[in-house]
Amino acid sequence: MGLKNKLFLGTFVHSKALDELEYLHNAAVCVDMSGTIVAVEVECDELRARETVLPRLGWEVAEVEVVEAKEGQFFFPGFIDTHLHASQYPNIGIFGKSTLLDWLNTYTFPLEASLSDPVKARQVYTRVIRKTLSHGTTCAAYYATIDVPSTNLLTDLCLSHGQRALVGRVCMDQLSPDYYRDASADASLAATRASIAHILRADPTMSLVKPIITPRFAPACSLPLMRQLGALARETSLPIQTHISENKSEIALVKDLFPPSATGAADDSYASVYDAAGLLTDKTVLAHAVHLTEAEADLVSARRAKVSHCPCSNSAITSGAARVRWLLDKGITCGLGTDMSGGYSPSVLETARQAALVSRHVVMGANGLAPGEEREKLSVEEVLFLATRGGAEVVGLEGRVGGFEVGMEWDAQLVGLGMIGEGGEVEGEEDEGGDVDVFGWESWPDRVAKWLYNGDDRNTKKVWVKGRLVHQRK
Ligand SMILES: Nc1nc2[nH]cnc2c(=O)[nH]1
Ligand SMILES: [Zn+2]
Repeated sequence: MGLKNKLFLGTFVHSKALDELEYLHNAAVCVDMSGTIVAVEVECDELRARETVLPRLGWEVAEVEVVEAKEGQFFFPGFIDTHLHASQYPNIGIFGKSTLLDWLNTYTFPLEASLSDPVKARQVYTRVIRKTLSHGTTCAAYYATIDVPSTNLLTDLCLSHGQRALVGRVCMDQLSPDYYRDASADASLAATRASIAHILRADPTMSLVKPIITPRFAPACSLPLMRQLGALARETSLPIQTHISENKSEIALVKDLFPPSATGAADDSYASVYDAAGLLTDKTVLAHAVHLTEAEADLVSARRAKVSHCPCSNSAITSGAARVRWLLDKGITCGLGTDMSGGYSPSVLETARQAALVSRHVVMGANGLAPGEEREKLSVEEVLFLATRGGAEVVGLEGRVGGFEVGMEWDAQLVGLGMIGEGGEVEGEEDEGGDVDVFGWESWPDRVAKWLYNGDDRNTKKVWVKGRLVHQRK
């Protein structure tokens, strides 16, 4: 909770639509003590804000905290990472030449299992929260592990560090190593209920942290488990997250494991397996969706399920190139996921950059498809929309975060680029602009493009969630 009313001044950049960023210069945004935006004023310097806006709000001028974006800086909505594994953070960058199924067995399950050690879990979860906040991630949809106490700890740490999160205890009762699986569908359900209960005790209004039902992916879940989790989602109205159609061997495995004769589905597609179990809802976040068929995409669209596009991961473990334009054209809401540690980076900015590049590979004929049309390319504006407003819709927070409008909550980052002075030097401290040199003659769209393609956490100067300052670059 922010303790003071706050006045933010300067340039604000946010998405108005999929292909449109809005630039508000010389603007003022007022954020009340609860972290809610109560006024957005354009053509408003500090004097005008003090003389007209603050009195209108009934705010004591002397008690308002003022935060100003300097020349070359701008406020941008916090990033929303719609899919990542908090428990896999120590493994980022470690994947060799593996693909999904051997990657899980070689790198991932041993690490996740080891986090039942509470000391290790605290170390890893503290670090992943700090790291993602430092990259401007104000909201994360986390997978934890199957272990309830350490999943509860992740919730507690999100609350104490002030990161908005959806936290899911991982459900997996089959085809996983003996040392790392739920004992039965019933045991998986009971453990899931326990982790949900913890979150609801810790944050009863779900103002910051929300539970998310998390069947790992179909191959690791029995049909009874998936059905029980579908029923739990109906009972609680909670969101669901899972993986779908990431890798071709995985898809073949799903066809083998779940024939229509067992599921009662109309066909043996991956999406139909989830649908038959009641897991394909308008609150379901489907990670990857690389190889969906036309009929599956239509089903996902009809159920209004969402997609988390994970381009870093899909390239790193050679899963394929997801066709985001095609998904968007079908009316499917998409956001971005780092998918750590399938993905190698904690940064949503990096993920947005990779989303732009992967869309160009789709145009060039990746994924065994004929070269696509130019319009498959995602623009700077579009990938930044996916990173903010799109992500907000994916995790059910549309209208609450992802933009700067009255009534929304102040989840934001202050971005600073390196302004080159007269002598050709970056003004300010050594790493002021990171790798982004701005000469001053660039248009604002060009500055934002430079940030997307060259920026990193050195450009993320301050980060707020719900009005609370949760990261400040030293
Ligand atoms: N990328 C990714 N895909 C999965 N499918 C099942 N589990 C995982 C996981 O941990 N990461
Ligand atoms: Zn994943």
